[in-house]
Amino acid sequence: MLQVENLVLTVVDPDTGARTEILHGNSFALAQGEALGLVGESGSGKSMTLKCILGIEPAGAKVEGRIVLDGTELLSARGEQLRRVRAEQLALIAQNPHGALNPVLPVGRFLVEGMSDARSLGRAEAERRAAELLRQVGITDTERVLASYPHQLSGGMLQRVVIAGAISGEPRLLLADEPTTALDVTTQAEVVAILDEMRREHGLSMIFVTHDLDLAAAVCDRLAVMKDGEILEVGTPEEIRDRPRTEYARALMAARPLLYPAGHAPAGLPDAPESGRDAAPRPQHPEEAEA
Ligand SMILES: Nc1ncnc2c1ncn2[C@@H]1O[C@H](COP(=O)(O)OP(=O)(O)OP(=O)(O)O)[C@@H](O)[C@H]1O
Repeated sequence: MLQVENLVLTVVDPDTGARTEILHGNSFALAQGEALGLVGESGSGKSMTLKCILGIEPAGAKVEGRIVLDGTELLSARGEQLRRVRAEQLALIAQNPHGALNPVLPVGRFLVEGMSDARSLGRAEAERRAAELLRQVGITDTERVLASYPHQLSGGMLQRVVIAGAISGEPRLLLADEPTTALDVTTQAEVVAILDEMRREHGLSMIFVTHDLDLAAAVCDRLAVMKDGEILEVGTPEEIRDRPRTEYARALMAARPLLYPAGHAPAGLPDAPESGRDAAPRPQHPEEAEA
C-alpha cells in the first residue's frame, strides 16, 4: 500500500544557505495491514521520514524520490488530490498528545470535529459516536472524558483520545511517532496494546517510530534500522534480534534499554531481568485505573 523509493531529504540553512542532506536515498515498502518499525538513535532521521510522507518537512527543504500511497505518488501530487489523500488516508499519532488537541476545547468537540460527516450526523448522533470511539480505546467513563479539557486528563488518557480521533477518520495508514515516550511505563504498555488492537481491528498499516527496539519488536511485523539518515537493514524482529546483518544493529541490540518492570512488558516480550530493571513504575493516574 506504500512504497518509498530512494527518499532524499535536503534542508537548507536559512542564514548561510548551506545544504545538508538528512535522508540519503532510503527505500522501503509497507503491505496493507502491516506494521513497520523505524528504529534508531536520536537524530537518525526517523521523524523526518514520517514528515516527508505527511508533507510537513521543514520550510525550504527539498524532498526527492518517490512516495506512492495506494497508487498516488505524493511528491508529484498537487492541490486538492494531495490534500484529499493525506486527509483521508493518513493519521499521525505524535509523542505529545497535547499537540493534537485544542487546549480550549473539551475533548468531545475534538472528536466530533474530526468526523468527516459531523455536520450531517447531528449533535446527538455525533456525541454518541464520540462516546463509542472512546469505548473502543478502553475508556469507560465516557461522559466525563468527553466533557473534560485536555489539561484535566492524564497523558495516557489523552493519547487514547488521540488514537480514537485517528481511527474515526478511517485512515489506511497510521504514522506513530514515539507515541508512548512521554508516558510512564505502565501507561506505555496500555497505550501500545490499544494501538495494536485498533490497528488489527481496523486492518490499518502502521509506521511506528521509536528508539526502543524491544517495543518496536513487540508491535511491528518488520523493523527498519536507521542510522545517520540511512536505513541500514530491514527484517523481521526475529531476524534483527537473532541474525543482525550490520554491526550497528548488533550494537543497538546489545545496548537496548530494558524499560519494562516485571509484569509490564508488552505482549510477547519477557520482563526485564532484575539487574536491568528501571525503578518501579510511577503510581497509576486515577483515570488510568478507571479506564
Ligand atoms: N527543522 C529542521 N531543520 C533542519 N534539520 C533538522 C530539522 N529537524 C531535524 N533536523 C535534523 O534532521 C536529522 C534527523 O532528525 P529526526 O528528527 O528525523 O531524527 P529522529 O531519528 O526522529 O530523532 P529523535 O528520536 O530525536 O526524534 C537530525 O540530524 C536533525 O538535527
